[in-house]
Formats: sequence, structure tokens, C-alpha cells
Amino acid sequence: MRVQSPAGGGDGSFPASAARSRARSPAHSDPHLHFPQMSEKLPVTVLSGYLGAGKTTLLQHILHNAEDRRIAVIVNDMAEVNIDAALVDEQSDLVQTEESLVEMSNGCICCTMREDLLAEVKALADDGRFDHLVIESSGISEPMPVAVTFDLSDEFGHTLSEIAKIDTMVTVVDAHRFTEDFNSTDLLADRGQETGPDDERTLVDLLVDQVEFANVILINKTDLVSDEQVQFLTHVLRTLNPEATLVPTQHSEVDLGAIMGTEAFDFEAAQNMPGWVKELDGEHVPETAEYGITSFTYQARKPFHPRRFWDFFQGRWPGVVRAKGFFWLGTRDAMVGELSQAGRMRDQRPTGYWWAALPDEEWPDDPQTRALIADRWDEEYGDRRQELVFIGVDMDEAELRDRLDACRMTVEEEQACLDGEGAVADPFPTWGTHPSLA
Ligand SMILES: Nc1nc2c(ncn2[C@@H]2O[C@H](COP(=O)(O)OP(=O)(O)OP(=O)(O)O)[C@@H](O)[C@H]2O)c(=O)[nH]1
Repeated sequence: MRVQSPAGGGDGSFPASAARSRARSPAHSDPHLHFPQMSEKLPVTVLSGYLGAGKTTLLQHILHNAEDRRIAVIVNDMAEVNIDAALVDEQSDLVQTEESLVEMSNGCICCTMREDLLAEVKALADDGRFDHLVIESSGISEPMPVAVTFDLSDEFGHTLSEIAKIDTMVTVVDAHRFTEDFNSTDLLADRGQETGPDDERTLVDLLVDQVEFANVILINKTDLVSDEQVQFLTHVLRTLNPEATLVPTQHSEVDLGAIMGTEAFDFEAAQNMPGWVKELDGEHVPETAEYGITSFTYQARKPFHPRRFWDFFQGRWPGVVRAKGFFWLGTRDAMVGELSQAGRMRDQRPTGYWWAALPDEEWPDDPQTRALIADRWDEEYGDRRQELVFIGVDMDEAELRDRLDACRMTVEEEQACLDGEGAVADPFPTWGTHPSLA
């Protein structure tokens, strides 16, 4: 086999364009913005959470308990907020934005704040009257695009992060509805909650994004569920996002110190917060046997047989709450497959190329990444591998492992793949090919 010094452009723990490069910025610049150097950056708390979870209730709680803090607020839909006008006096400022759909470079359609969020945050930061800004994103927004907005460069190379900084990402979860919503197979469009005709997001993907990207998760509406249910939900959320601070609340009543001035948010770290990323990185999330919550990573250095893995992909996975990771099909030697499951929704897609497959000129030469990839290099297969994380409740790890082992190709099947196209039937949908590898 061709020996190539491993290289890469991302964090190196996974091949070309792998999962953690999700947060690439949508192109945007506003030539009218000018960014002076600010001595103190305006701290920003971003509120996320599905429709009806309690974000507006939280906003009202914040404004009622602001004390001597001067708080500016940006909301999406003023009509729904119905904030008591008396709360929004000269101490506070309320700005309204609308949303638009932005196609992220990973192909995911995400809701994002309108481009003028940049201008509005800048105006509030320049104003200098405020100690803190709270942005309430709409119930159908992922929090990541808001964070991305802070890193967008204008044509002079300036970013919002020079004058304002995200302090805390807060997600409000409805304790009464979360489990049922998490197990729903609905698209937002099925509920009439889509942002436009191209919005094909599922409800569970939205919930997972909101939970996995948060520093603080309010488990709200605990008055509507039993203590046992709160405990259970706490453990499930802890497994999905091991680093977030979880706060059970009623009517979103939380100590403001827990959501403002925490300095908990860091964009890089936020991408590595999800439990599945930690598992992939070898940081096993402690198990909570009391509630039957466990997780494991399936790893193998053999390609999967596409028919058998397709059957597995479509089959039953009792107890699995969240699965995510990368797979290698013997019939698609160049491309990395990504599997993502949450609740009852599953998805598979190409997510990049194995470094082993890339032409020499496409290998970035960052030495740190080369070293990381070298650690994972195998004489025969390069960096090709199976690496799938499963998080579940009362999940039968041994049974899942056996079924995945059975998906691995035999030596004869691998040979049949090498011998020619069509020798092994592949029922996975077409992925397309990068021109340089065609
Ligand atoms: N029982 C109960 N009701 C709550 C609680 N928190 C909020 N609510 C109610 O839940 C409903 C939705 O709350 P909102 O604060 O408007 O929720 P939201 O997340 O802003 O909703 P959208 O603006 O639709 O995204 C309101 O009727 C609140 O009064 C709680 O802890 N317990």
C-alpha cells in the first residue's frame, strides 16, 4: 500500500471534513459595519429551547430580577413575547429580529438570526449603556448559528467577537413534553413549524442540537412531572451533554448568576460537549446504572457489508437513545459514512473522505494533525474504520455488538469488492463522489 504521511486540516481525530467541522460560517459581510477596539466586551446570554418550553417566561424572570444590571434584549417575535412594557424602560432595550434560512456548508439547513443581528448587537455594544445582552432565539432555531454569527468576518476581517462575547448558552427543556417529543418522528413541517418550504428538519434533531450545544440546561415545568421523571430526564440529558449545568426549574425561575456572567461558553469546547463526541474521544461518560443509562463505542478495522449494515441500520435498536459516529462500507472505500440517530429518527450520509483515499495534493500539511492521524494509521487500511457511539437506556450492548460484528465483511467479500463493481450489492442511497476521486 502507498505509504503517505498522515495529514489533516481539522482537529485530526477524524478524517477529512468530519463531524466537528459542522460550524462553518455562512458567508456574510456588511460593509457598513465598523468595529472599533472595545476595552470590555458586551457579555451575551443566548436562550434556546423548543416552542413553549419557557424561554419567554425566563426572559420575563430575568427582567423582573435584573436589580441593578442593565440588560438589553433581542427577541425574534415581539408579538409572542408580550413583555410587560414597564419592564423595558430605559434600563433595558428590546430589539426585534426576524429569521431566515441559511444553508450551512455541511448541507444542513439551519435557522439563523437575520443578518442584521450583527448590526444590532454592535449597536448595543457601542451604546455602552448595557451590562449584558440576552438573545432569545426562536423555538425552532438551533443555537449554533447564533454562535457562528459572532465569528463572521466583515470585509475588513472584523468580527462581532471583538466587541461582544457569548457568555452562556442556555437551553430550556420542557420536562413534561421532552421525552415524548424526543421519541417523535415528526418533521417540524408536520407540525406547521417549518421556516420555509425547504425546511426538512426533524423535531428530534432540533431538540438534540439545542441540548448538545448548551452550557446550562433548565429542566423546566417540573411542577408537571414526578420527582422520578425529573431524575430520569436529568440522567438522560447528562448523558447527551455531560458538561452542561442542569437546573430543575418551575416557571424558569433560576438564579441569574447561573445564566449570566458564567463565562462558560467557548465555541471550540461547545462542539466537543456532546456525550457522543466524548465517547469517540475515549472519555467514557460514567454510567448511571440506577436508571439503566449506558454508553459504548463500537470500533472495528473491517469494512461493513452494505446489505447487512443496511439491514442493521433499518432494524430495531432497543433502548438506544442516541447513536452517532462514522462507518466504512466495503463498496465505498473512499468516503466516510456518518450515522446519526436520536429517538426514533435515523440518518446516514457521507461526511468526507478517508485520508487514505485522498490524492497527495489534497493533504493539508498541519503537523499537529499529521501526528494525530499517524496515531490512528493502519498499515493495511489507512485510517478507515468503524467508530460508532451508542447511548441508551436498558440497551443490550452485547446484542448490538454481535449484530455489528455480523455486518463486517469476510475476506472473500472484501476480495469480491476489489474484483469489480457490482460484485457486492449495495442498497445504500447514492452518495456522490468528489471529482478528484472519480
Ligand atoms: N406549569 C408550568 N407552566 C409553565 C412553566 N414555565 C412556563 N410555563 C407556561 O408554558 C407556556 C409557554 O411558556 P413560554 O415562556 O411562552 O415558552 P416559550 O419557550 O417562550 O415559547 P415560544 O415563544 O412559543 O417558543 C406559558 O403558558 C407559560 O406560562 C412551568 O414551569 N410550569
